[in-house]
Amino acid sequence: MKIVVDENMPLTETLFSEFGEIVPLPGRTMTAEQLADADILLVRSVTKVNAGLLAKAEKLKFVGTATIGTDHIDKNYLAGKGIRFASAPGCNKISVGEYIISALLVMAEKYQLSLAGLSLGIIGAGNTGSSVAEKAAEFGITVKLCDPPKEQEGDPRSFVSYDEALECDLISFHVPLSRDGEHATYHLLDKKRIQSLRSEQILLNASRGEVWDNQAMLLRQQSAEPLRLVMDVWENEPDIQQELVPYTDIATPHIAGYSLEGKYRGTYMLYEAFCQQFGYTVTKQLSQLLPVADINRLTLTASLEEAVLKKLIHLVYDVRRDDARFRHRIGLPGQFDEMRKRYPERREWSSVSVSTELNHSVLMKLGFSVSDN
Ligand SMILES: NC(=O)c1ccc[n+]([C@@H]2O[C@H](COP(=O)([O-])OP(=O)(O)OC[C@H]3O[C@@H](n4cnc5c(N)ncnc54)[C@H](O)[C@@H]3O)[C@@H](O)[C@H]2O)c1
Ligand SMILES: O=C(O)[C@H](O)[C@H](O)COP(=O)(O)O
Repeated sequence: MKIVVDENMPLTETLFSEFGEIVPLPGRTMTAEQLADADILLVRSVTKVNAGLLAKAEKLKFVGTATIGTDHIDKNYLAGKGIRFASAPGCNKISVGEYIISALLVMAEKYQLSLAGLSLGIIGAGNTGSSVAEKAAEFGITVKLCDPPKEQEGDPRSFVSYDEALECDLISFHVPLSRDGEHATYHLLDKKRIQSLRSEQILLNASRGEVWDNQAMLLRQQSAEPLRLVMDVWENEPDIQQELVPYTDIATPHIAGYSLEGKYRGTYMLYEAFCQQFGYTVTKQLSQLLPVADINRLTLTASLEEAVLKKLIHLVYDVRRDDARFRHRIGLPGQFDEMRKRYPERREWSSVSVSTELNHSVLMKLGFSVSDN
């Protein structure tokens, strides 16, 4: 079998070589010719999988995307052609949660706020939104969830309207990109809403760039009352509106989900789905594939107030490192994709075992590994 994979996807050789020959290709520039004799196609979010790309792929039987978002895949086309499909729901939700918490801690320091007592509106309470919500609650933040589809489905959690969520001190977007239907999210944050927000509100987007109207956002940022912004995703990646970058507090190149664990889980979930759909036995375990982290053990003696948690969290992952790299390089051609391709190894909080005699339930709820002194 010929297995075409995005060259930036880890573990493909380890997990898929037993099924055939692995052919790594740059995801953004894959062509119909390159897929002509492919049996399996494994992509990331940068490959638009549609009738055009698959025009010559007569043998193709499985497409997998190692991502949560699926807006780059024409699933109806795949179904019509009898090509099986799998994505990786939830694979990087922990990574996105950790990115947002790191960003909130940085913003709190910058604007001299205590997170405890602030309100956080979460727009989209699925995998990533719930991951943020659970972590934020441990900081004493009052979380308000907005998710009309889940509310209509009878999800037992309590929800607020979009307008009420937009009243919160902090507002974080975690919706899929959709252009049609009752709950379409394209420009969900539109010009009118952007103009009506208060300048002290903090907005974060780690979902899809097109969920915010970036042009309208630029106009607001150039006004006398700009908003406080954290942006991981942008309209029209990789050719983003660079003028917006200086008007953000934190800016990164779509890497919120880029923990090593998140990326490994993405490929692993495709391996499991492929085995299940084609009758193979799953013989490899993800836990055995993850390397030990550079810093994997430390001792905590101070009580767990916000400042101490911040030190601990930023020892593992500090979003300012990604922000600095982004600001330094974004003006150079091709750097958006290059920064993603050469992203340094980033580990999740669970990679560190914290030894402490203190009450460690907060640490455990945040996802650290904890051991008694
Ligand atoms: N920046 C990154 O690195 C990164 C990483 C992972 C996911 N993502 C993006 O984030 C999106 C969300 O991921 P997820 O795992 O939480 O997906 P999910 O499907 O688990 O959750 C999305 C939630 O949004 C809700 N929703 C849909 N339309 C809505 C609307 N109009 N208003 C409010 N809620 C609405 C859905 O009901 C669902 O509960 C993905 O689709 C992907 O595009 C980005
Ligand atoms: O949808 C997702 O899972 C994320 O946006 C993902 O992290 C995107 O990364 P990419 O596939 O572009 O490498």
